Formats: sequence, structure tokens, C-alpha cells
Amino acid sequence: MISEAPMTSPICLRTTPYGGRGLFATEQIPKDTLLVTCDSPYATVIFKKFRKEVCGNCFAYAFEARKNTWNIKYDGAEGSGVWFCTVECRDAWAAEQNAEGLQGLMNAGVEKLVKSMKRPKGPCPVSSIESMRPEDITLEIHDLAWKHAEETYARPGCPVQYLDELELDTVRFLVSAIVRRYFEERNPLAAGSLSWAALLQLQNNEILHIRSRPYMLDSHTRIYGFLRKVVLPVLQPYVKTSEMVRAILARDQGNVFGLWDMATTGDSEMLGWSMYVSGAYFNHDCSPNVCKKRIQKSLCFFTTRDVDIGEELCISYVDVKDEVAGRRAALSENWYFDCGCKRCHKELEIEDYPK
Ligand SMILES: C[S@@+](CC[C@H](N)C(=O)[O-])C[C@H]1O[C@@H](n2cnc3c(N)ncnc32)[C@H](O)[C@@H]1O
Repeated sequence: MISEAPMTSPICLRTTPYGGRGLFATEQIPKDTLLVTCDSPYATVIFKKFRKEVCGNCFAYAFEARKNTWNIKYDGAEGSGVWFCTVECRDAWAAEQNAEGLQGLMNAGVEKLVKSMKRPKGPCPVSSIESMRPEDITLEIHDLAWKHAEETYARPGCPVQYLDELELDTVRFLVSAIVRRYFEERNPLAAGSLSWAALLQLQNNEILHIRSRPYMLDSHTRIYGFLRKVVLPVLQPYVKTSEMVRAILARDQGNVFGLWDMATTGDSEMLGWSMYVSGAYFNHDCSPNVCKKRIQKSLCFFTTRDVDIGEELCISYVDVKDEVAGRRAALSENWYFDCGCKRCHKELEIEDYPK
């Protein structure tokens, strides 16, 4: 079993013939074995509409405890925007994620700046690539657009751009990563393997994502502009250039996990999303042999059957009860890849599965 740690027995990370790196069994692993525990996410956000209903520390959902909301909070701006199920959770969050009150103060700053946002009347000050053909959007063009955004938003008089609800949630997600990195740099030993360097090792999906949804460049640059305006002086170095924001957004796509409630019916709600670094090396397979389970704020991965030595360990990103066309369409649309798993090959009757 590994815990936010380098890949050790009984699993290892190596290159697959079809989809970058993946995790493989280095010995026979019985069914129901706990393979990986991600103790806490590097970055996380609870959607604004669920903030009072989901504990900011352990992600417990008030509804499941037959309550409408949690009501434990901090007094003052240092605890702004976060609710807790218990005093213990509040104190744990304060010690682990909110030292110096930075997370809460940033949340308070976001709320304040939201009030001065105006709906856009004209085009955004950053040039758009929306009208370009996907294949023409190169990394160079994309870099230039970001450079232009940096210059635009560095101008003192540049007005704050309008952000919708999801974009503001993305701001809060980025804030959580910035605050974590700030503490990691002050206390590298405490960060352990849950480090910025480990996050950078995750697959970078920036250009794939922008080619698939060119309008997201405009959204991402406005989010960056907003962050620059709201950032506390101690955190300014992280947004002086767009490097850190781009690095996170490039990995946000395709590597994060939805934060779902624990409903056992099919009506489970997505309450937010989180970046669990060690969990992001599991590839998808339409016949998965691993499942994930959230236990409070930890994400745990278990085998769902006996696994042979050398077999790849995969979870499913989509509903594997769907037929092949539906599964592949969902993976292509939301994860930007053509599934290379054996089941797809078989159902599409493609021979010569890569070895
Ligand atoms: C969460 S990451 C998994 C780890 C990734 N392979 C890596 O090298 O970091 C998801 C990405 O892995 C690749 N991938 C995962 N499952 C795949 C599959 N069944 N077929 C093809 N590519 C896959 C895709 O590029 C996808 O965006």
C-alpha cells in the first residue's frame, strides 16, 4: 500500500503502450487490497452553493447527517467562507490548511471583489483564439495569448473582469493550491510527498484542452486577472506571472476527482472537486480492476478482483455499463482521449492490441 508516496511494492509506475504512464502490479494482488491512500488533496474546492453543507476539513455532507447545513465557523475574516461539522475539524483545518489565516482571508477578498464585478459590456481585453481552427492553435500562439493577458492584467487601471459561478469556484481552487505551496515552501518537511514538484509530474493537458474548447483561454485568463487583483501581498509572487496558474489549470483537466456525496442511490451530487496527486496515475479501463472510495478527505483505491503480476491497475472514468460508443464519446469529450483499453478493442473488433 502507498500513501501519497513514491510508487513502491506491490505497484509501480511505467509507460503503457496506449496512454502515457500507468500503474502496474509488481506481484499478485488479492481482491479488496488497498493500493493507494491519498491522505488529502493538494488543491480542492467545494462549490459555493454547497459551502455551508460540506465540512471544509473532512468533506462530510450535512444532508447525510440529516442536517440542512453545518454551523461551526471561525469568527473573523481569517475563517471566511468555510463551514465545519465539528470543532475538531475546524481546528484541524486551521492547523493544516489555514495557518496565518491565508485561506480565509483570500476567500474574504474574493467575496469582496465579486461585489465590484460588472457584467461585460464589450469584449474582454485579452485577444481571443475562439475563431481559430483547433489544429492551428499551437503552443506558441497560446503562450503569446497568455503573455498578452499578463501585460493587460498587470496594468494598474485594468478593471476586474466578470467571472461566473464556476469561474469563481476555479479561483477558490487555485487559491487552495497557492496557499498550500506557500506553506510547503516555508516548511518543506511537513509537505512530504504531497509537494508542488509532485503535482508538476502529472500529465499536462493544457493544449489538448484549449484545442478542444478554445473559449476556455478567455475564461482562464480572466480568472488569472481576478486572482492578481485579489491576491494578498505575501502570495503575490505566485501570480506575478501566469506560470503557476497555468501549471495548475493544465493539470486540473484530466487529473482531478469530483467530490461526490456518499449517496448509495444513483442521485449522488458533485459537491466540488479535488486534486489528489498520487491518485492521478490510474488510467481508465472499461473493465476496471480498481475502484476508488473517499473516506472523509482521503481517497483510497482498492482492487476489485485478484490481479496478476504485470497487469495494469485501472479505474473507470465513465459508466462502464454504457455501450462502447457512449463510453468512448464521454472519454473523448471530457478527457480528450480515445480509449485504448482491451474491451474497447474487442468491442470495436480491432485486432493487434498493442503489447
Ligand atoms: C489521470 S491521467 C492517468 C495517468 C496518465 N497516463 C499519465 O501518464 O500521467 C489520465 C490520462 O491518461 C491517459 N489515459 C488514461 N486512460 C486511457 C485509456 N484507456 N486510453 C488512452 N489513454 C488513456 C489519457 O491521456 C488521460 O488524459
